[in-house]
Amino acid sequence: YVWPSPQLDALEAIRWDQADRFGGLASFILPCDFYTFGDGTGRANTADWIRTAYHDMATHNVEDGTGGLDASIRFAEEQQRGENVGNGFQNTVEVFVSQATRYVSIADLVALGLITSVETCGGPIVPFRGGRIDAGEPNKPGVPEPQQDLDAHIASFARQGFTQTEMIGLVACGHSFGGVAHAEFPQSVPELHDSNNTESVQHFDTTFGHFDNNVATEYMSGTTQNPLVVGANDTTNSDKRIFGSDGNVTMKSFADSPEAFASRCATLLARMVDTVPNGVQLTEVIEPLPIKPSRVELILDGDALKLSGFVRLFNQSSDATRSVAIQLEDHSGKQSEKFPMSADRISETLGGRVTSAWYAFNHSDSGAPALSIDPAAGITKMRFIVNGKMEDQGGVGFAVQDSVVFSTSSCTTSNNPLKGRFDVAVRNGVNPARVYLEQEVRDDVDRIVVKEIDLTPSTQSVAAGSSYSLWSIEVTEFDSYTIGAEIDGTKISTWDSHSIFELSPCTPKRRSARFLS
Ligand code: HEM
Repeated sequence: YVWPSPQLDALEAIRWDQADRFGGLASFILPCDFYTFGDGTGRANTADWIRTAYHDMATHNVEDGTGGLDASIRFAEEQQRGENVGNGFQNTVEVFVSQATRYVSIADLVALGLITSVETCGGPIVPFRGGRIDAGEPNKPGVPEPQQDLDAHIASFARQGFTQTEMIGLVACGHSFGGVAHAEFPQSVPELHDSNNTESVQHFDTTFGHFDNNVATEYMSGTTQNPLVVGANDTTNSDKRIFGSDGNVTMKSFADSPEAFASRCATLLARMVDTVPNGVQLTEVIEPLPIKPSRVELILDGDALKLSGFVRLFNQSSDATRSVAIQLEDHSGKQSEKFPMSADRISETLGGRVTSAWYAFNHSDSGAPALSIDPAAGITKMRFIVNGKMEDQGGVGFAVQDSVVFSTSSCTTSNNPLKGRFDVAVRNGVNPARVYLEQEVRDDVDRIVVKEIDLTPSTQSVAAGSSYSLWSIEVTEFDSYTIGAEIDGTKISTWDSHSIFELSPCTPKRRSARFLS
């Protein structure tokens, strides 16, 4: 895709920047046997995340298109069902609800949780599409349980959209992680009295926090301790019945080739997380952008526009000899000089198999001053020059909108209670139908909704060379706001968000200059 595209940019970032200083889902699961709830050992967040994705999806019905991966597993009613025993779902859901944004749904995070776990902990790359929609209510029951017989499991997977061979694959791929807990399944797993496994989780294979084909090799060699294969109670030995249901043909192929197992799992797990209710339109597979601007902020600061941000060079390592520069184009089509950018950081993804090199164009987080732009000339696009090579999305450039930007003339009007005035600078000649603050709020079932708070148009033209006019609004809530506008029927939105806490007191002089002159 062509940058910018707010939703795809956000999905691309959370999908490909798995471990970065500004966040990243891998920080919740590293090291791969890391477990958040309590201080017990033997469990891992990765296993909870993978199981959660399956249990969320397993309500799908291919016939009527209901159910599927839609984060309905977050509802207490689903978690209380016998088919969803254990606190692993709540352990998982708490993280994903906190990470959701207007662009990345809780359900997309459920899918990404599985993908990030598999990719961070030794597994293959699993293609990811975004755009899942969070359910407003629980789905019908439908997750298979270990005491059901083989016919019931075949029928259950068929209802979810998978054949018997695919069922064997999915169960083996999932059960490469984690195990069965004594607390939830005392009839299958005894108390283990193991100081390295205080949660008494009998693992499906000897590498419970790592993706590999040991679940198959140990099964084929007869050394497996998988409690759903060799459990004392044969009624709950569902993996034994499922794995053996085709005379071990599929499991043998997995045991014979780690590569075949990994590639089969990549395909099946992608299909699993793409199993969504009818009507949900997923995006294309999100591939990494080789050159990607990030956290791009443009604000009006007195009589200059200030531009700052980062650019990420995907799949590049640290290189002191690399030169990276930025060039700006203004409204008249004129190119600026090439400003050198400073190396910022190296981030990791895919469990460290891929690194990315980040460069700053004077972001506030990088400590250097922002690039100054004459407001009259404005800015339309950026280009990057890496070791002398022009990077501009095949000539398109990286578009930057300067129509509606935050103005640093925003200030606090009262200390107690804290109140502020947000000034939004609107480029003269743009004539937006509306300008508003955007506030991300949650509805009563935790879905993010964007509340739009309209600003009143300015009657005064202020700021540098009268290129911009200020629209203002009083803010009293302690929240962060991005700025949105409707221009020629299209909605735009700034990346940068602002809160009352970053403002300084309004001075009488500035106020009189703005409103009385
Ligand atoms: C017939 C199908 C399946 C049955 C009967 C089944 C059964 C179970 C049972 C009984 C547990 C133990 C849960 C606990 O101790 O709380 C478990 C754990 C797990 N299952 Fe499955 N499962 C099935 C399919 C799958 C699939 C398709 C996946 C993913 C692709 C999956 C992923 C997992 C994971 C990762 C765990 C470990 C959870 C942890 O250690 O916290 N399962 N499964």
